[in-house]
Amino acid sequence: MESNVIATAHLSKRYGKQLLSVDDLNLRIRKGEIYGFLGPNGAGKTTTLRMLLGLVRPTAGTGQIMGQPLRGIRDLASVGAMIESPAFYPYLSGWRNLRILAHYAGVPLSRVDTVLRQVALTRQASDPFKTYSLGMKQRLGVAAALLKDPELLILDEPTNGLDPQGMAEMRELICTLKQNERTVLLSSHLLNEVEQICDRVGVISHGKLIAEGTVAELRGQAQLLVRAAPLDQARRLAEQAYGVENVQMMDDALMLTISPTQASAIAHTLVTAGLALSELRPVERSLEASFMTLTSEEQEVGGKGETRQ
Ligand SMILES: Nc1ncnc2c1ncn2[C@@H]1O[C@H](COP(=O)(O)OP(=O)(O)OP(=O)(O)O)[C@@H](O)[C@H]1O
Repeated sequence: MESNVIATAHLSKRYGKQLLSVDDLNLRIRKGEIYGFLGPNGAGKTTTLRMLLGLVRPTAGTGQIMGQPLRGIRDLASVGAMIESPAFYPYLSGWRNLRILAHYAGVPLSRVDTVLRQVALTRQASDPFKTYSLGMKQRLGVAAALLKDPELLILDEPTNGLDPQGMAEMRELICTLKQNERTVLLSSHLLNEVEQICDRVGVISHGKLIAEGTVAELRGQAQLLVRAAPLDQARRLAEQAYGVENVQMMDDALMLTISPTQASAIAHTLVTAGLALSELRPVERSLEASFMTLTSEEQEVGGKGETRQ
């Protein structure tokens, strides 16, 4: 519990008479990790981040951020955040904009040059903000969030609207920010993004946390593809060895939900039985496939009027 920089218990938010936008959320973000908060549009990510920062009042539930209760946040000096698109003075330079923010935050003005360097904007520091590309604007937003040299950085969809190169630059930047035990909480609706940079991922759908774990855990067990002839006989043998529920027919191959370490055992079984084995390889599910399964299961359950814990 002590190593959690964020922990929530039954955190919920209802706007007016709408359905719950955030529903019974139990989040644990550990010190020093990059945590990806992943969900489709409207899932409740921004609302959650706003509650964590004390910008929105929870309807129910409790939590703490950097040791402070969400309902009584007094000082978040060790937290930097970029929620939605950051606002800057368009006619002032990036440097001047950050100087103003540093002044109001009571941060030494020398931090401005440091954070501009961190986000690779030193060269464009004196250009007016309005001339910046979207990627540069987002990076300036991250620079602003870094001014206090925070232990915890919260970034809401930092790659939103960026082109592929801008996205790659932002991902690279986020990876460099995880230094000195800094924790990064990042929301995203892009699977390949969290897959590439996050240590752990929480998947939110319709306000509920429907899965949480490392990318590998969320992908689920790897599978083994087996191509052998005659296929029917291979299927029977595989079912006998691993159970019907772990054997699936895929066109002209079998997909076995077993550990790839069992490859030699199944090869031995098939070859000993006189079958012609032409292919045997592990298949990793992409996080995207797992995510689609998770969010569609959630929708189905929601449609039946049941509740999930
Ligand atoms: N201020 C508000 N008043 C009323 N409803 C709101 C408000 N803010 C968010 N909502 C609703 O709460 C739900 C969750 O929205 P939220 O912005 O938290 O989701 P999100 O996962 O961040 O989505 P996106 O990626 O589109 O920003 C949505 O149905 C949204 O319409």
